[in-house]
Amino acid sequence: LPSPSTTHYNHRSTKDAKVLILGGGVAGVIAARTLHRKGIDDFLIVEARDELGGRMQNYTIGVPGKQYTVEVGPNWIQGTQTGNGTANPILTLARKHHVKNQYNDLDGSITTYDYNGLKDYLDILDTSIDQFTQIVADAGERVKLQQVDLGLQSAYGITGATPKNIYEAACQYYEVDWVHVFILLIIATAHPIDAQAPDQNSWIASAWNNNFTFDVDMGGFSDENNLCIDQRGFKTIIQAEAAEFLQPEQVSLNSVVTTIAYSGDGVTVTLENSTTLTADYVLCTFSLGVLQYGDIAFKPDLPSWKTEAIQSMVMATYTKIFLQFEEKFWFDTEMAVYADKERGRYPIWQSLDHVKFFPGSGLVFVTVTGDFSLRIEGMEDSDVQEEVMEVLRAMYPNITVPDPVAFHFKRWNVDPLFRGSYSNWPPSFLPGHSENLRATVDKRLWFAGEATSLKYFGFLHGAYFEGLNAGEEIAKCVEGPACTGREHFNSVVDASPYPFVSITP
Ligand SMILES: Cc1cc2nc3c(=O)[nH]c(=O)nc-3n(C[C@H](O)[C@H](O)[C@H](O)COP(=O)(O)OP(=O)(O)OC[C@H]3O[C@@H](n4cnc5c(N)ncnc54)[C@H](O)[C@@H]3O)c2cc1C
Repeated sequence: LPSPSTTHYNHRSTKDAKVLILGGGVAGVIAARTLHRKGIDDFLIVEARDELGGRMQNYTIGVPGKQYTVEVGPNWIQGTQTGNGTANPILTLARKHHVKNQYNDLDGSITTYDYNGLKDYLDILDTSIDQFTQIVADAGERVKLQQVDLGLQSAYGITGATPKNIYEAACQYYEVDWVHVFILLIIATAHPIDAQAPDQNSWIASAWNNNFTFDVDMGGFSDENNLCIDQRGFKTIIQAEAAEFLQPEQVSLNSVVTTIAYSGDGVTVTLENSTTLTADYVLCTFSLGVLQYGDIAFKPDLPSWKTEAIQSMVMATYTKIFLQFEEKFWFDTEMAVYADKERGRYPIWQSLDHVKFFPGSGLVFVTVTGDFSLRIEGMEDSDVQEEVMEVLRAMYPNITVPDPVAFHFKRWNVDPLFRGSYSNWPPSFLPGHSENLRATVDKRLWFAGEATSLKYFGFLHGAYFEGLNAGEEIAKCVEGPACTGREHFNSVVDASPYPFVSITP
């Protein structure tokens, strides 16, 4: 990989580069590769971290002699390939760079627990899966009839599927908050990204986001999810790809962007160390959370249609908490669901000490999402560990559960380079907002990343396709007259006034 540099720029024109690509995650690297393939090499990737990959981050956990690389960010290739059909491009990269991944059985290998120990409610889980399938189908009907979008919570209510007890609630969580979050069950579980409570998820967008990835009949890849277990880290797919085309002078690592100034003539980007970089075009691939938080100053301020689009989508948080024990004492299935009296309290468990993953590792992890993630991000590690252990001991009342020998979780929401894990489409976010999120400003300022993807928001492959498309469109601009930029709506309109209210302009 190119070595970190803040000084090597390409001085082939009066500007520092033709294109500045801000952010070296999947979208940024794939945009750069696209420009390169179009014969445009006068670009510079500007990245705050000391490596490429963005949210693809791993951590080495474990006692000496028993250490493992685990993924604190994305872990699954979601939707793989069916026969010779279209492959998920993330799977294609993994194959190309020999990045090890393994089918993860998310619906057929589950043990269920409550706060008194083992408790079989797999039948409820099956029903919950069927309910979700129905909810996805109903979403399609609503679209045909041009009915308004609603929250998933309403969808459950309308279809008579509102959870009535902690088991139904835990199963709904598995379906909606977690499974959809990145690990969908093989059936049409919806949204991969639902770390928020179901009322914050768009019914319709959840359905199409699911189908375009998992339903082959709808153009999806497959209904399977593969877990990356490569000890070089999942990020290898993007770093190895970058190493094939990226020259040292085309990347500037350890470079934190603070200001993006744009006009009809070009762009100027200022870094934390006051370095300024000029270019004809800039592609911003920072996460939705970074844009929402206001970490970057835009000069002039972004137009109101862009700000509304940015602020109308949700940046969700998803947290994986890893534990290592001297030896495995837990379930032999791949997954476990824990039903607590409190919804979302350490509910989804995955065993890595499994013959398919890292046998003998003593590793297990538990996932929390949404508000629960934010809550634990504000706590000391030791306090979180204590709570997790309380749950594990409730799951195993008849054995003496020892303390873990290693413990780790990453705080995504407080990280100023991410400010959350991935975007989530709420019912009030409309397709017009999505268009506006990816629209150009003054034909100079471009946006890409998982959040700008209409079909695959939240996913690695969403970031991939958005980087690809932005690279192609920007290439047209660099090459000349075919440059159109991306259109926007001045306002996104979907409201009808109540008939009995007179609105005086
Ligand atoms: C915990 C977690 C689990 C996930 N699980 C999955 C999964 O299993 N499967 C899946 O498909 N997807 C998953 N995702 C989503 C996936 O990680 C994202 O969709 C994808 O990585 C986004 O890529 P991107 O290029 O759009 O953005 P990013 O990866 O965020 O890239 C943006 C880059 O901009 C840089 N940056 C930010 N601010 C600045 C600044 N001021 N100056 C300079 N650089 C800056 C960042 O460092 C980053 O490198 C998960 C995400 C998380 C966090």
